[in-house]
Amino acid sequence: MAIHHPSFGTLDDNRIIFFDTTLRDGEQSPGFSMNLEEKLRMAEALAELGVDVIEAGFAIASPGDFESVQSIARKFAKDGPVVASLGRANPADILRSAEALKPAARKRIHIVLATSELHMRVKLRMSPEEVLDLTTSSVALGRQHSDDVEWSAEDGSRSDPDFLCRCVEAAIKAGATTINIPDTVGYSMPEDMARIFRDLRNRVPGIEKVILSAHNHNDLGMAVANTVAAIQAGVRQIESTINGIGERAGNASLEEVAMALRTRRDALPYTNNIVSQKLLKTSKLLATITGFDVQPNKAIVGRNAFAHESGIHQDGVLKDASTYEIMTPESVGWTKNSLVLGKHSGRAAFRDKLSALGYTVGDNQLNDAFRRFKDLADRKKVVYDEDVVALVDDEVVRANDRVKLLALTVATGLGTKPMATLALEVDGEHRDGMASGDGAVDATFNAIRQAFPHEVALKLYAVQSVTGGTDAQARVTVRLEEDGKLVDGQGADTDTIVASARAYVHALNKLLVKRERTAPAEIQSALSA
Ligand SMILES: CC(=O)SCCNC(=O)CCNC(=O)[C@H](O)C(C)(C)COP(=O)(O)OP(=O)(O)OC[C@H]1O[C@@H](n2cnc3c(N)ncnc32)[C@H](O)[C@@H]1OP(=O)(O)O
Ligand SMILES: CC(C)C(=O)C(=O)O
Ligand SMILES: [Mg+2]
Repeated sequence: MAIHHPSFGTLDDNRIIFFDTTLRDGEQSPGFSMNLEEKLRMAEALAELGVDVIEAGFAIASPGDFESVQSIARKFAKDGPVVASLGRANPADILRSAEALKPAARKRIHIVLATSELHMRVKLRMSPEEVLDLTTSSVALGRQHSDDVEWSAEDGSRSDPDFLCRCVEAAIKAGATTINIPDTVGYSMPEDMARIFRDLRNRVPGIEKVILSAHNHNDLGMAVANTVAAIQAGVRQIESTINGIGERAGNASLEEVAMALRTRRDALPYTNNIVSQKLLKTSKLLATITGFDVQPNKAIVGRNAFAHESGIHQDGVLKDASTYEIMTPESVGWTKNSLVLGKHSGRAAFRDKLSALGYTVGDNQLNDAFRRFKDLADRKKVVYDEDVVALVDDEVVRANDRVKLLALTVATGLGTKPMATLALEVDGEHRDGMASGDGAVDATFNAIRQAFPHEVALKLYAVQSVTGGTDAQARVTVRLEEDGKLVDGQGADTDTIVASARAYVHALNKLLVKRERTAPAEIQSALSA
């Protein structure tokens, strides 16, 4: 049955509204605060992604929060998603939300009030009757400032079902247009979700006039499962965040819910406005803004979400990707699946990588290179494209190393500025470099740049001990970036600074090889002349 909503007009019964709370609940995660400019960039990305509602903040929380909500409301003054601001069930919070939201074309006042016995008694210090009255008066006040009002029963999933029904009924009578039942502490299981929403739908008069909403936290890792269960039980708005950020263990991850709906249309025959191809981009934007990457194995947007390392899987994917991929990487914004070469890789993947890198090798050559690759993979966690290039071109690359480290001396100590002096051979020519730095490694890298000027970004510097004990070799990895191309260099030595210099020079040589390889033909011939 279709439903009429003040912000969306007539909605089909199978339409799912995506309410994004990355900028409000997401920002409540420690360390995830965003400034105004960052919030505006995120809001723009969320609109492009196709979310229906952006919860822009908690207007009364601070002048900065007010300004963010107001600026996002201004951004969507003509069209765009509904802009929401959260507040407690008191006049000051509601009026502050209303004020901040004024410029938005479509605005939602979101009011939260706890309904569980524990929260009412301990936190609010209110009786159930007081909470019921406050529900009515706060929603009625909200409706004076917007015809789109969402009422949330904080800790709703742990509330007494009869009392929850009474509160929801009061909120609907007072004019709420969306009723949200949060699993505030991530305690529920999917069956609980289904029971809560079925119960409300069966028992509360007027429930058919409002949109039911689920807001699930991930304390037991069930936020997405609970959200899907809620949808199956009649919920038509889901509240989620990009990368699943949010209070404590976070909220249901938007990308996971969206792809569950898309991939399992057979079981979940619902529609929504999410442009799934923009999921990765939005996720990466958030990671860049907050400085927190998702873990590699994160569904949908993790680095490994479409990566296959083991030979049998790689062989299967090469024959037909659907053997090991339930959705295409392109459908969420990855450009291609990436076969990550490692010690479990087989010949099929290795040959495929070689051909992707532009090498055609005969069987004998393949076997030789494959043997060397396995040796390398035993020593390295991941074998990057550059490693494969170096491996196959081994002799050529070594003979053609354009930069060689000849000598290095570093003076450092307590109260002295570290100073590195080194000698390089660059294309057969002797060059000296001398520089200071914030530490011995920094001074060494500065000296390399002085002897051989170049502009690259240092993306990673990592030191590992090859074995235990004080005589252990240090194995240093240096990752450099130039024009979006990454290379890793490795160096090992019992002296960490020497290992660092070797790793940097190694990476530099790979970069030079890469530059030549990607240069147009006429430049390549000039370079090799
Ligand atoms: C589940 C959720 O995510 S809810 C949203 C959580 N987000 C935030 O709290 C972020 C923004 N919060 C803030 O900036 C501040 O907490 C403010 C500005 C809202 C309030 O600050 P303060 O006035 O200093 O109050 P404080 O945070 O110490 O305590 C909260 C007060 O609100 C009351 N309260 C809590 N929830 C509600 C509610 N839903 N409706 C009405 N009052 C509430 C508490 O009982 C407490 O009142 P008391 O001081 O009389 O005991
Ligand atoms: C404000 C509400 C919706 C909330 O974030 C929660 O209960 O988790
Ligand atoms: Mg929450």
